Amino acid sequence: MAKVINLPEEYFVNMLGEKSFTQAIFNYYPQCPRPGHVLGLRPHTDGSMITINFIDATVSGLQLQSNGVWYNVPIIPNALIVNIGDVMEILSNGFFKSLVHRVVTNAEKERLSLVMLYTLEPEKEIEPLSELVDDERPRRYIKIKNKDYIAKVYHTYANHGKLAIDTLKI
Ligand SMILES: O=C(O)CCC(=O)C(=O)O
Ligand SMILES: [Fe+2]
Repeated sequence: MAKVINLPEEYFVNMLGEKSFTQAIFNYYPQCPRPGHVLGLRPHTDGSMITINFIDATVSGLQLQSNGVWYNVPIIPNALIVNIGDVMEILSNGFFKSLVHRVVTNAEKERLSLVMLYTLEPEKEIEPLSELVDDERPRRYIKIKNKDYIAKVYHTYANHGKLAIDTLKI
């Protein structure tokens, strides 16, 4: 990904450093008698830099939004899904976009996913990389401390707010 935006190949890996913050989340979605009315997870973007998702091999449910349309993520046994998170969108000054996704429920089957959220150190400031800001591409996001951003993401989700990343846009 770094190479795509003319940065050294190891740029983001080095940036993660030793004190980077990784969360492992198991999501369990029980059977739901009214899947048309109940979502497993409401539409959101991840507050991570990058997310690796190991989805259930037997039950689908994850959907991605593109141009207002929801698409099912197909099940490919043992494949890992790599999602771009908000921090990558901010660092890349909007070159990479974090994707809106949600999880629908299923009337017959329960579902599991294991999600790894990789991000920077909690105390680190996140802002567009200076290498990617110039007169042609002015800075598009304000600066925020990573731990404050993570708190914002959970707060906006819990309160049905708009996407946290939208509140940083200039
Ligand atoms: O269950 C899934 O496949 C997606 C979970 C998810 O989007 C998340 O934990 O942020
Ligand atoms: Fe997610």
